[in-house]
Amino acid sequence: MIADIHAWLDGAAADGRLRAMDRAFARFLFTLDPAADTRVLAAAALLSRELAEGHICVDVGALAEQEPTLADASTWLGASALVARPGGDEAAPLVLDANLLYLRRFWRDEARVAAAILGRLAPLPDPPGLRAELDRLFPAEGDGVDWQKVACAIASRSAFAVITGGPGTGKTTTVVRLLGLLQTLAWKRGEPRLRIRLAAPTGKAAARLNASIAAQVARLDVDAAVREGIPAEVTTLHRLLGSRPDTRAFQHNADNPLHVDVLVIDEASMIDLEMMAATLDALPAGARIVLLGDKDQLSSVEAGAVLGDLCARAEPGHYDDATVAWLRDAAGVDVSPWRDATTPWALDQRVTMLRRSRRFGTDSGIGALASAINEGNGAAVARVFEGRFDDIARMPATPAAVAALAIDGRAPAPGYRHYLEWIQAHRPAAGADEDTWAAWGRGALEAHRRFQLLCATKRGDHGVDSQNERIALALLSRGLVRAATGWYEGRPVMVVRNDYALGLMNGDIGVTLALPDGQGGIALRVAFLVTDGAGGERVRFVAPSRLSAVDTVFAMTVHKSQGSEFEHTALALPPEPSPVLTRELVYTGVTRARRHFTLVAAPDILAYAVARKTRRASGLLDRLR
Ligand SMILES: Nc1ncnc2c1ncn2[C@@H]1O[C@H](COP(=O)(O)OP(=O)(O)OP(=O)(O)O)[C@@H](O)[C@H]1O
Repeated sequence: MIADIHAWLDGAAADGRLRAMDRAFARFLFTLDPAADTRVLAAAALLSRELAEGHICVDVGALAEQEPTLADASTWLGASALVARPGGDEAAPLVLDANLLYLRRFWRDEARVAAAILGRLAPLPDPPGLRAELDRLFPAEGDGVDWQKVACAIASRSAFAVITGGPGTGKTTTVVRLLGLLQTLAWKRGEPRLRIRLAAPTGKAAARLNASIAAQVARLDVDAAVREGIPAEVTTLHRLLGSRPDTRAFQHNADNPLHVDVLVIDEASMIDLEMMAATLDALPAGARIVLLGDKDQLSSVEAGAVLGDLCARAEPGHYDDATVAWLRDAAGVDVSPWRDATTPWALDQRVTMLRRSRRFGTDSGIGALASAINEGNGAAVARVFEGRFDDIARMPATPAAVAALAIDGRAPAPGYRHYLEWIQAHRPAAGADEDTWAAWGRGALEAHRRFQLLCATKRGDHGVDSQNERIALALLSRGLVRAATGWYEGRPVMVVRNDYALGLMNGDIGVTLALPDGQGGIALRVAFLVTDGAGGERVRFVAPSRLSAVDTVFAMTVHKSQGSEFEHTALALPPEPSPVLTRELVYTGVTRARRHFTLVAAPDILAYAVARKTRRASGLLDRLR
């Protein structure tokens, strides 16, 4: 027993085991039930703390590791009026499901997600003509399994599918062909055109998919009528569901479902549990959903690791005999090496992992590095840097070295000097027309995208804020910018809050440019690329005074970089071990690089991070078993 819960909470808050919020939550439960077992209140506070780390629940068996008096938790939690079993008192704020303790909201979200997925796993009848269409869309190329074809076949077969793969493994290519396939089969059956929607969790990710989808659809080998049925426009999930100010609820929900037959969501690793529950709720009963993403990337900022959970068994495949036989017939592909004769799950039959990167071949250090990181092998990671690759490099993490890299890059990989000099060199003449200024803005945005410095954290001496300050001052001292604070030409910014009035989304990046103000003078404007509604993008100039929530992004956190790629990416890690340094963080940082990657970190810190694979507690996988 804990004799005085208030003293215990104060002590745990004082020594950093709890946040003020966790203590407040336990106190709130105490007001609901002043006679509550003090251990239940302590467990609730610890649960609240775990949720802040992204976990969905806590394993009650582990509570005693944090506080010895919390042993045998199932017994006293089960006896508390504050805790219900599934199906029990719906007013109880906590739920104990098997050995997992949840906040009711998370328990409900997890149960909704699991039920919606389970309800969509049954195989659909084979459409006539499937094999011929698959063979046409995926012409044979070399030996080995064509995983893109497998993914497409599997996704055509059920109302729920997951396609995971690292950078450049063809997730976009596959899904465009899948949509072509589904639309073609519907058309051949004389059915109405499928209503397809494409979405991504952030504006940045949506914009990137937008650009790549449009190009892929144009190249797709299908009938023109079919091609017209594949949308090029990608929206954010918030927009799709209809977010409303001041409420977590969306316009579209189970009572007002989306008008959609097929929903494709890219960058699904960024979707938290609550968003996934809302999305699945809003999906009409007969509609299909396809999730695309890289299972090894960082999980969502909010609680949950839905894609990671769904793909926990993707690597070995776990295909059952029926799937192996069906894929042989329906797609002409043999996946028997990935067969599981003993414990295949229904979910496994709907998950495909794309295994061949078309972007990073065997001569790519970025590809080799990403693989070694995923294997969690610190020695192999170190060897990759010592090897023969010239697309990757490592350098010591001194502040001066970071600033020098950020400005000058390392030949031939560019730094910010390239972008700032591009702006000066290509500035249109004073009387140039609007299109010319817009083209300059677009060029500046493209030049800016050639390099990005990533950091593990926002705060601290090695975090984004400090690096931004240092880089701006270093640029000023070299005469590449005219100021290092406030607004100045060359300042790159990231929108940190959706602004529907301006059409700018959290994560959008703009660059500050000096434009004619129309009265003979000069005014600073921030150039953004915004979607033009027809699958393309156009430049929009926004006055700095209208941008209420932006950060400078000479440096950005790895979290914020998800969904973006840069020609040269540098990742700067702090010199001391820290809980944020994880395998997923390093992998996500490395895979933001398209052509060059530079690591700014001590070897032991890299090994430390790579050894730390995160696992967010959740009961989702058990529910899908
Ligand atoms: N089956 C294929 N045949 C030929 N080229 C392909 C094939 N699949 C993918 N590619 C090419 O490989 C590159 C990467 O493909 P794609 O963009 O589809 O991958 P992705 O997994 O979506 O990448 P990202 O990591 O950017 O999300 C593209 O240039 C694409 O055209």
